Order: sequence, then C-alpha cells, then structure tokens
Amino acid sequence: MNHLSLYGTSLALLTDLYQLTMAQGYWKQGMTKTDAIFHLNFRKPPFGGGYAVAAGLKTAVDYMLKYEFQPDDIEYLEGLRADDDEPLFDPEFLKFLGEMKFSCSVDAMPEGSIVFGHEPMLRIEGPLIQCQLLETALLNIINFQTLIATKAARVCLAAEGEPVLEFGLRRAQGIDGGMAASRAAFIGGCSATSNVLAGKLFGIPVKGTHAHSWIMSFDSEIEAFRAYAEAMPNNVVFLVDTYDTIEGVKNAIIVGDEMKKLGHKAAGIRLDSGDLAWLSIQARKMLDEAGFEDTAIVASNSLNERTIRSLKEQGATIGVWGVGTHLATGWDHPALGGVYKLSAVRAEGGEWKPKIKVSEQRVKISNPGRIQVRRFWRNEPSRFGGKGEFIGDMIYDEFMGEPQTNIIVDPLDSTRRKQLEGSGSDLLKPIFRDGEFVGEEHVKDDLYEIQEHARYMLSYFDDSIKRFEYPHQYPAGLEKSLHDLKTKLIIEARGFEDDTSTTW
Ligand SMILES: Nc1ncnc2c1ncn2[C@@H]1O[C@H](COP(=O)(O)OP(=O)(O)OP(=O)(O)O)[C@@H](O)[C@H]1O
Ligand SMILES: O=P(O)(O)OC[C@H]1O[C@H](OP(=O)(O)OP(=O)(O)O)[C@H](O)[C@@H]1O
Ligand SMILES: O=C(O)c1cccnc1
Repeated sequence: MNHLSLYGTSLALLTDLYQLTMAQGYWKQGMTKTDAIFHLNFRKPPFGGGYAVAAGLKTAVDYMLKYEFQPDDIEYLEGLRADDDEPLFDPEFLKFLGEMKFSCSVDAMPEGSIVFGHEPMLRIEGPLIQCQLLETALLNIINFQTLIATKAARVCLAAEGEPVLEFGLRRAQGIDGGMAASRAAFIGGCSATSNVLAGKLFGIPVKGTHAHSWIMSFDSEIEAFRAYAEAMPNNVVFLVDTYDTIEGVKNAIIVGDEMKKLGHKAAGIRLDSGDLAWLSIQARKMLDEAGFEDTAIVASNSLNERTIRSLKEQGATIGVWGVGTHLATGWDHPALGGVYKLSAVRAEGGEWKPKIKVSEQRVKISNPGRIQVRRFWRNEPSRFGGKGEFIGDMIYDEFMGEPQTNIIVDPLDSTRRKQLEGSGSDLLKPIFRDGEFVGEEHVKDDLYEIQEHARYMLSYFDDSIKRFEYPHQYPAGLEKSLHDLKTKLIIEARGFEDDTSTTW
C-alpha cells in the first residue's frame, strides 16, 4: 500500500489547469505524436546547505503507474466553462484524454541519492502531451519529499548518530504534507515517527511518549506517572516538565524505583521546555545517582539542526531527539524550488531538436539535450577515515554519446572549470521504458534500504559540503561540449549568429 491509495485510483487531475489547456492546444495542433524530453532539477540546495537528499521517486512512480483519466475526471472536465460560458474543453480532446495510456520513458536518481544544484533528479521522455501533463504532480511530489529528506539528514547529522524521532504530524502542512514528511524524514535518517498511519503504510517504526494533558488529567504529577507506568509498563517515557522539571525528574525516579520492584523499567524521561542543556545535565546526574544510568533523556521543543548542535556543544546529555515542526514543515526553507524544463522536442518522424529557456538570470537558463549525471570518485585513502570520496559530478548530454571531454564547467561561471579524473557512474537509472515499469532494482519499497543508501552515500562526501555555514560548493558542472552547445543556443536565442563550432 502507499499513501496515494488514500485518495482513490488515479490522481490525473492533480495538476494545474494550464497543463490541460496546453494539452488541448498540442492536440489541436496535431502534435499528439510529437515527443519531448523534460528534466526535473533544483538550482540551489535548500537550507543554505551544500546538498540535497533525493526523495519522492516511489510516490512519483505510484502516481505514474496509476496515471489515467477516469470517467468522472472526464465528466468534471466536460463541465468546465470558459469566460464566454462555452465548454473549456473540446469533447474530442476529452475522448483522447480518456483513452490516453501512459507511455513515457523515465530515468531518475534512486531515492536517498545525494544531489546537487542543476542536476536532473528525473528525466522524462515521451509524448509531449503526457510529459507536459505530468509536470505539476512530479514537482509537487519530489520537491517536498526531497526538501524534508534533506532537512532530516541535516538534523540527524547534528544528532551525531543519536536517534531522532519525527514528531511533526500535528504541525505539518495538511494530511499529505504530514504523510509525505514522515516518509521523507525517515529516508533522511530519522529513527521513528509518531505518525501511526505512516507506520502502517510505509513500515516506519512508531514511537512516542505522552502529552502534558496526561499529567494535567490527574491531581498530581506523581499520580499521573504511576498511572502511566501501570497502564503502559513496557513503554514508559515520563514527560517531566509540566510543573517543575527538577521536581518532575524526582517524581520519575520515585515511580521508576516502584517499577523496578515490579520488574519493569522506565525507558526515559522527556524534557520539553526550559534550558535543555542545563536541565539535561542536572537530570542525568540525578538519574545516574539513583541507579538509572540507562534511562534515556529525550528532548523536544522546537528543535532543529542548529539547536541540536548548540545543545551538544553545551554538553547536553540528551540521548534521543524529538523533532517536529521544523522538520516536517522545512520551517526555514519552506519549498524546494525544483523546476521541470523542456530540453528537446522531436516532431513525428523528425530529428530531436535541443531546446533552451533563456533568462536574464544565468541560473535560470535550462540545459538542452538528454541529460545524464556522472559522478566521479577517487578510491585512494582520504583524510575521511581511509575511504574513497566523490570528487565531482559531470552533467552531460547523452545525445552526444559518451562524455566528449573530462572537463566540467560551472553552470554559473564559465571561467570556473575542473578536470575530473578517475572512475564515474551514471546517476539517472531506468525506471520506465515506453510506459512499462522497469525500475524494480532502483525503486525500493523498503525505506530502511533507502535510508541506508542515503546515509552511506552522504558519508562519502567531504564534511565541508555538509557543514551548515557557508558549505563548500561540490563541483557539479556541465561537460564542456554541453556547455558549448548551451552557449551556442543562448547566443542564437538572443538573435545573434552562432559563433562556436559545436554541432549536434
Ligand atoms: N540550552 C539551550 N541552547 C540552545 N537552545 C535551547 C536551549 N534550551 C532550549 N533551547 C531552545 O530554545 C527555544 C526556546 O526555549 P524556551 O525554553 O524559551 O521554550 P518555550 O517554548 O518558551 O518554553 P515553554 O514550552 O515552557 O513555553 C526552543 O527552540 C528550545 O529548543
Ligand atoms: O516542538 P516540535 O519540534 O514541533 O515537537 C513536537 C512538540 O509537540 C508537542 O507539543 P504540544 O504543545 O503540541 O503538545 P504537548 O502538550 O503534548 O506538549 C511536544 O511536546 C513537542 O513540544
Ligand atoms: O510522543 C511524543 O512525545 C510526541 C508526539 C507528537 C508530538 N510531540 C511529542
């Protein structure tokens, strides 16, 4: 099961109206057999960071597998009216839409891949109409999950391997925001979620403590602790800050001792306000002195990667981190600006023509062709514990065959170049061929496997790209021949004669 099943059989109408009006336009122009290639990429990693963790592909695949317009979708579209009160859509076009079968080829980075600006995470090739219609949903799914997986990776990095529990559902952006966030947060490295439906649908471990309302429902805190210990003797984490945290820890110790006598164990206490560094240090001392050395201290309260790092620097003795709002909403960078750009068109029976979107801002100029990303690594022992490391990514055009040179050019500054030596492998993997799913090897159901992939891959990158402040920019650039082609197309699009010798 996946969470799209929450919404019924097909979500073909989960799109912007203009995709449908353009689709009718293409249809009217007789372009139903025109093919296109689009790529999905972001330009800058989120949170001021140096990388992103790709996520959402499985959801996107489920979306494409079910992609069809149902009779009630068509019926709804039939009822839409333009400003002059005439039907917006031609009945013949709607018939075409109703009979349309997904037939695109898709290549994508597996979930958990580490991805950089300008690199396509997904490439789709097939009928222009279908590629166009899929834009909005693909962006919606991949932008958000990639954003949250990246946030989770940052939070987990700050927690230095200690468990991070995702507590965000109550403050997430609606139902799907909450579900998708729980999924993506697990991919990014969280240990568990409080979201029970995410546990059921995605196989994520579920964990939780109890709320202040539990304590407040009894006449005293100690009574509430006793009642909880009695009700859930095998799942006890006492929330100690309802009235006075130090008194709360004392009460937790009293009830913990009572539980011990009955053969049970208090697994932890939770701090949810006040100075979490100071309180955790005091609580640890009190717990240790009372013989509760393995009782964990859980902390929560608007935590994020920076507060966790700061708490660690202050010597906080927190062993488990409950992170909600900042994680599930991507609080300080609420949207990943992923875009989906057309890069080539082929009329029926014709040749592929590269396409480019020109902008005054260099960063917004799209890449032409059928783009692939090759990641190069060096296997020699490095200063990062004797492992190899990744040294640079080459964004190249498969229409030109194998990369023509080993030089990459910074997409934003063509004077910055780097020669990539060593071995490389391509990151975009086959997922669909002519509408048929071929991605079993690369689209995993098991979120543990995806999480492990992300953790493992991230460990191969230099720490400098992972730091929170002014991260080092990992070299990810256009292979020189692609850069030259792009330059030629920009010059032509701006109305000048081509002055380079590159041909396609
Ligand atoms: N020692 C600390 N160093 C850095 N940040 C901390 C520290 N202790 C707590 N924080 C963070 O400071 C923020 C505010 O903490 P504060 O105690 O003011 O919370 P609060 O929400 O006002 O408390 P309450 O929940 O009682 O209303 C939270 O994001 C919390 O995680
Ligand atoms: O701060 P976050 O990172 O979002 O983590 C989740 C928060 O949600 C709960 O508070 P809430 O006040 O909603 O309920 P409570 O009464 O159980 O504390 C919990 O106690 C955390 O403080
Ligand atoms: O289980 C918890 O402690 C929890 C769950 C959701 C939000 N805050 C805390």
